Amino acid sequence: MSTRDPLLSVRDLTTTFTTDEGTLTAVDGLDFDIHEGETVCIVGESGSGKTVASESITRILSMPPAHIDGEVRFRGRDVGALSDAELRDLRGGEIGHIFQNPQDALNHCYSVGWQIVEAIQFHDDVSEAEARERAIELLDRVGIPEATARFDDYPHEFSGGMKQRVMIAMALAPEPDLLIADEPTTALDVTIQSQILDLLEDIQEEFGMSILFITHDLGVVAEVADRVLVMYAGKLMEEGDVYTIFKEPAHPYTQALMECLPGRGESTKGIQGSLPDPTNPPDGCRFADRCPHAVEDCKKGDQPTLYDTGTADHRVSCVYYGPGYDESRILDAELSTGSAAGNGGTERTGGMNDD
Ligand SMILES: Nc1ncnc2c1ncn2[C@@H]1O[C@H](COP(=O)(O)OP(=O)(O)OP(=O)(O)O)[C@@H](O)[C@H]1O
Ligand code: NI
Repeated sequence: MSTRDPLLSVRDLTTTFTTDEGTLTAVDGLDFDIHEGETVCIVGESGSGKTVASESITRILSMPPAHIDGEVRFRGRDVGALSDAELRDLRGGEIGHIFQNPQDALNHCYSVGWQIVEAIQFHDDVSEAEARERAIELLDRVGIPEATARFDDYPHEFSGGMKQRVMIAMALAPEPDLLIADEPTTALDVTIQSQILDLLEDIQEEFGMSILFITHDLGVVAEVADRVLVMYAGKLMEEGDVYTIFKEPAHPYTQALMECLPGRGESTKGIQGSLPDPTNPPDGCRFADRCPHAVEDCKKGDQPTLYDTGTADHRVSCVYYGPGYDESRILDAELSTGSAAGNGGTERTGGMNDD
C-alpha cells in the first residue's frame, strides 16, 4: 500500500441509538481508510452494523435518533464539521449512494429521466437540454436499452434489475469520487446480480472512483473487493486484502463466514448462535460466545486490539494473535476444513456448523 493520503479516513466511528431498552451501540470504534480507485467491502452478518457504519459517513442517518462520534475525513475535510447544506452537497456530489431497494430511493411520481436530470442539475449548473442529453447518455451507459425512448418512463415500468441500473445512473450523475453501495444486488436474482456487479466494475474503471461495497455475501466480496473489512456486532474483526482474507482468514468469525460460502443465498445454514445484544454487549471479544477457540481471556476486558498477522496490511482482533498465544491453533484449524474460497459444496468436518 502506498503512502498517499486516503480518500476517506474513518477513525473511532461510534454510532449509538437511544432505544427503549437503553443505548444501542450499532458501530463501536471503527477505523478504516479507503484509497482512490479502491473497492473496499464491509462484510458481516445481518445486524453487525454495516449499514449504520456506511450511513454514518455522510450522516444520512437522522440525528437524533442516531448519535455519531469519531472522525470522518473525506479528502482531508472533516465531515463532522460540515453544515447540513454542505452535507447535502457532499451526498449529491462527491459521495454517491446506492441502496438495496431502488424502490425506496426512486420517486414514483417522476419519470426516471427527470430524476437523473435533477441529480445532474443539483450538482452542475447546466441547461435542461444539456442535462437531458447527459441523462440519456448515462441511462445508455448503465445498460438501459433504447435510453432515449425510456427517458420518460416511470420507475414502475422498469424491472428490478433495470431499476437498479437507473439508481446507478442517478448516483453517477454528479461523477462522485466515492460510491457507497449498500447490498445493491441482494434483492436481485443471481444472473441480474452478476450483470450489475460487472457494470459497477466497468464503471469504476472508467470513472476511477472508489467504492465502499456492503454485503453479507462473501461470494460477492470475492468478485468485487480489493480490500475487505469484516464486521461483527459493531466491531471490526479483521481487515486485509481480498486474497489474504480468502486464503488465510485469520479470525474465527471470518473462518466461520467462509464456511457458509458455498450455499450462497437462501440455503446458507449460517453460523450457529446469534449476535450479542447490542444494548448490552459482552466483555471481551464479541464473537467469543460462538467461537470454537474461545478461552477465558476472550471474555475479559475490551475487544482485542487489531494485531498484525505478519502478512502485509492484514490485521485481526483476536487474542490468539497477541502476546502469549499461538495463532497457528486458529490458522491450522482453518486449513483442516479445506480451502473455503470458492471450491463450492465442501462438507466440512467438525466445528461450528455441527448440530
Ligand atoms: N434507527 C435505528 N434505531 C435503533 N437501532 C437501529 C437503527 N438502525 C439500526 N439499528 C440497529 O443497529 C444495529 C446495526 O444495524 P445495521 O442495519 O447497520 O446492520 P447491517 O450489518 O447493515 O445488517 P443487514 O445485513 O441486515 O443490513 C442493529 O442492531 C440494528 O437493529
Ligand atoms: Ni444493512
